[in-house]
Amino acid sequence: MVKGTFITVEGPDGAGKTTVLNIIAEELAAEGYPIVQTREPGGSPIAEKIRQIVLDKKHTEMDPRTEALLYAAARRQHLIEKIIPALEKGNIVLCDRFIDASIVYQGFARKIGIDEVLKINRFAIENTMPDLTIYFDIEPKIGLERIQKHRQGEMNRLDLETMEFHKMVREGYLQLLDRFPDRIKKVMADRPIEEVKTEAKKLILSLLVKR
Ligand SMILES: Nc1ncnc2c1ncn2[C@@H]1O[C@H](COP(=O)(O)OP(=O)(O)O)[C@@H](O)[C@H]1O
Ligand SMILES: Cc1cn([C@H]2C[C@H](O)[C@@H](COP(=O)(O)OP(=O)(O)O)O2)c(=O)[nH]c1=O
Repeated sequence: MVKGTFITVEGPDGAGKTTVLNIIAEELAAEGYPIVQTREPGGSPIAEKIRQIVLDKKHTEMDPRTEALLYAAARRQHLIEKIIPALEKGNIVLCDRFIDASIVYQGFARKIGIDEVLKINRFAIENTMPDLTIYFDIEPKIGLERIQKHRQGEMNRLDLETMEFHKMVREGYLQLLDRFPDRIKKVMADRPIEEVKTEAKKLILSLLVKR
């Protein structure tokens, strides 16, 4: 029996997911909650290697289905090595992106088809779904401007996508929100970090008191 709580954050690039998740993880840990923070693609040694392949900007010839399979493979390995063991120990797992990112980026924006991508992901995750998903909503233009303004590292392959692609990503997430209103909760991410954090943390705490 899985005793822990599985929470994911999703949204367009530059929405502030990583920034806010870092603060929430630190605060909750200081308040005594057993927190395991992780991210996709990656989060375990094998999955991090797959991340390097899939996000390498030299890999412009990568086929969309190859890309979808690689994300699903990384997800499977991360789940088995890190997420499930942490949940079995009763931890609260906070994960930056999960299955919804594949449905939206590969299924919708890359146009493979939502149901096709769901199928390979069901194979990958069997039935471990998040208890709560916090969707950080932002116009892609603002998210991308944030990334450009603060950029220190290299561009990755997805940073090279067109604005049209990033608009499809947001549209895909909004459709998922309609489809899974019980699991996915929206936070308006175009606000100061402190406000976004407070609202996201409230959603997490209200789930934790119910369990
Ligand atoms: N609410 C916010 N307002 C302004 N800048 C932000 C906000 N949240 C994050 N940022 C900045 O935007 C950039 C992208 O944030 P990040 O957390 O990496 O986004 P994501 O993980 O969603 O791609 C970072 O440089 C971060 O400091
Ligand atoms: C997990 C996942 C990520 N991605 C993309 C979304 C991001 O652009 C990229 C991850 O890069 P990353 O630098 O981690 O971006 P972010 O901080 O915005 O999460 O991979 C997919 O296309 N499919 C997936 O299943």
